[in-house]
Amino acid sequence: MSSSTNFINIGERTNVTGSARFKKLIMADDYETAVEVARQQVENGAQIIDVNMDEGLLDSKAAMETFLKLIAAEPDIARVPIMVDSSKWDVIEAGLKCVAGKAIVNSISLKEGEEDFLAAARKIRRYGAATVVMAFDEEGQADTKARKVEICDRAYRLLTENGFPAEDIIFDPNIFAIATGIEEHDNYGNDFIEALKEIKARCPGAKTSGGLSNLSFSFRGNEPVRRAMHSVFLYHAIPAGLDMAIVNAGQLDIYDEIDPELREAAEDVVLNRRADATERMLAIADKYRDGGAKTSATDDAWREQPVEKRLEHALVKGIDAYVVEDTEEARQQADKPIHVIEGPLMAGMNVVGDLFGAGKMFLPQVVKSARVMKKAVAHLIPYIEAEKEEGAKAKGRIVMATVKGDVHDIGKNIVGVVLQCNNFEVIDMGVMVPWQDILETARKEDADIIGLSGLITPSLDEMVTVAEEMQNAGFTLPLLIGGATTSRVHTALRIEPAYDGPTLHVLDASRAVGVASKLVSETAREELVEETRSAYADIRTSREGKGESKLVSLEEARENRFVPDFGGYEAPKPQSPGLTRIEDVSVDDLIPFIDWTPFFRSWELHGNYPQILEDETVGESARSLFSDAEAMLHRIADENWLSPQAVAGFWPARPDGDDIMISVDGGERRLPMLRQQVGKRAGRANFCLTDFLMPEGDWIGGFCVTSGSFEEQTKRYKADNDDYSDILLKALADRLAEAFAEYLHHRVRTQLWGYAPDEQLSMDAIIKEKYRGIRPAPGYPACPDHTLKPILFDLLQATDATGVTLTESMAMLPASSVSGLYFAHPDSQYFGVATIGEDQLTDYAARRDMPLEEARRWLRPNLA
Ligand SMILES: C[S@@+](CC[C@H](N)C(=O)[O-])C[C@H]1O[C@@H](n2cnc3c(N)ncnc32)[C@H](O)[C@@H]1O
Repeated sequence: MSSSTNFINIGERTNVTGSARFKKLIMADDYETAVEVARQQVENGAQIIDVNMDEGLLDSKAAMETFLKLIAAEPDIARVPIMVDSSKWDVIEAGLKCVAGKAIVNSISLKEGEEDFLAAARKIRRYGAATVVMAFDEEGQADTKARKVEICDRAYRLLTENGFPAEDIIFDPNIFAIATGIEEHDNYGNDFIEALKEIKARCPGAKTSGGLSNLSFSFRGNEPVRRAMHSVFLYHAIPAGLDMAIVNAGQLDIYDEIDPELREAAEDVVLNRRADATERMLAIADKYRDGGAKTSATDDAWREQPVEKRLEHALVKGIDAYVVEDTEEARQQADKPIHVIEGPLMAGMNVVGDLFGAGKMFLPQVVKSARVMKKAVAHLIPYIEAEKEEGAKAKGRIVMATVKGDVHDIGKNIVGVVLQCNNFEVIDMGVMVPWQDILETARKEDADIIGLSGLITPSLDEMVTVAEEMQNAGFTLPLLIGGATTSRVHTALRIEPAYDGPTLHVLDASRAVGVASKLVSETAREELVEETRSAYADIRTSREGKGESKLVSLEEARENRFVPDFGGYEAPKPQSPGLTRIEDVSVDDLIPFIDWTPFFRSWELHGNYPQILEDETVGESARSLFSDAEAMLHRIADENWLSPQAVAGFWPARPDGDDIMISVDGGERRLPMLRQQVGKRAGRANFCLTDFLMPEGDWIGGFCVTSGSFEEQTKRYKADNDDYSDILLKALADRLAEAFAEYLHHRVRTQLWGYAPDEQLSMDAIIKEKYRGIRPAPGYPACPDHTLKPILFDLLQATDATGVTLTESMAMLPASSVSGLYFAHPDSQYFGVATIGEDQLTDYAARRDMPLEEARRWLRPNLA
């Protein structure tokens, strides 16, 4: 569209109200990835990007500033104009201050009358910005052609008479949803298109725009229909005078290439050409869902193609049913077995790599493709060995390991598979690998790259140790860092300074290939290494002197403790004090308590469940993954693959300073807690978990749950070259452990402790933790010290009850286990201790009876 006309695409993905993924990134402070969203939009053809941070739980002003400053520093993003989108003037103004080139404000309107409208316009003028003007006045939003024209005309006169340049005005005459089943909506498309013509005639110089996705809102989840409606709409609106629209550029079809039946139906609804247009569209819509008719007609047709094409198809679609027979056929046709790998298999994987790189294929599909590749290669290996041929030459050899003390490997395994798909040889050393073994293997195998992974905070320190030891041993090869708690900042501040070789943080599996490929490329390596070095040096410089200054003393923090509402509060006595072992829970009991959103996240599919299943971009991939997950869950349940175990305990407890004193077996155990020390604004307390306990005497609970271990299945999948099922099973075991924690907490509230016997919450509300009370987990932000786990385990006799043990870094084994404390007071809440001062560190070490340096080591992530 944009090449043949002057039509401008406005990217819509950097909008927290419109993109669940972007919102999640911003809420999680992951600005690094958020910037990548902006970059992708520009790469996909957006010529303006709309940025919106209007979210109740967000400091929108700060978020706008942070994000715009970051993209201003990225030349390939900053070359396109920014549309600063907010309903709040202070957010818009904060945004305008951060944009260097010409900005566009989205939006102003006559909603609050002429005075407010002109005041806003004057301010915008001062920044030299253009503005979107919504067709909205004191009476409401314009829906008919007449109202749209009338409001835009009035706004135009007001603005131009007050010196606002006509070319800086962009009218948005409101694109509303059509084909909703409500008759009044049927003509909205026409009203918009007709209004455009009139507005352009009456308001010379002004531009027009609209938000396109609204139009097809009633067909959410049916991507082909939505795309057709959008394309048809633009096909008619652009000649009528539409200059730009907020669209997903990747989400438009070429008008002439739309299936004629669908195009006609879309045209009927957009232009309101017949009374039954909506019904007719509904009647055919399902046929187009998921590529509909097209795919089913060709379901088996691919089996008729030549063997190379069949192998490619199987790889791209991740179908492993025929791969051994097809590989065998290709082998018989080839001069040498190795040629099958170097020829059709590599070609197929290249297609997969390209689609993945272009964002048209997602991780679960790639991992399935890899399974097909592995099975094909496994079939060929005996023949290759028999002919004593050299194996195919890999791009590079990577030694990967989850560091000592850590047991988490879903992320590492995914990265390994993706790298293998891209022709890297991966030597996966598994979990809990000591640095000595990593270095020895790297040397023995003549590795090109070492990749370290870890999930819990103590692993950060272990990674520093590996880096130091690589330095001592004279290594120079690149070191890649990844895993949930790792970050670019930590890598820059702690790991890179310990090692002279290239040290790079890799955010996720989709980045791993690009980074690894550059590192083994003679031409691209230097640039990446230098760029990273200088970026990390900048991070260090910008961090200098930050931290301690914003802290208050421990004493002041304690004076500003949180005081729950204890007026009339009576600490509820548990129905079952002491320990309760839970052995009667089956996988079927846990399934309703599963929170699926993190499951999709572990596969790098971002978005909330269940909406993600209908997501325009990743929906198809998410649905397929979900159906595989459900099938496996049923096998887990029916064939008893896992045996969930849990224990809960409740004890009398009282605060003693910041320590929790727990009465058990006639004595008291001390459980010291950390307190927030960051300076707070008036009215906000410096929280410590101990604050939630009533000084006159209270109760506390503890728990440990595990979904059990599944060595057998893992071995079987490995033997079968099935990483996909292996990763799926691990991800499900994690889900079941979290679901068990949720299930048990529910049973605690209603029965075992019983402080909320009549709780009536929907499953959704339970999963969102909308109930009374919390279950903070050691190692998490409110109690970041992992070394509280042995005390908790001791109180619960957790290892006896559940079989869960702790590693030297305090990771729980099996990995799919959860433990924590229970607090019952209605005011108890999650918070983050964040940075603590040296005074608290010293005080805490003494309370824990732990050498200062040991406490420092464990609490390093919380030290300035
Ligand atoms: C990590 S999520 C797990 C539940 C989620 N529904 C899932 O299935 O993944 C939430 C849990 O993490 C722990 N948690 C979250 N924030 C915390 C904080 N600030 N301090 C301590 N624990 C926290 C609590 O145990 C909480 O129930």
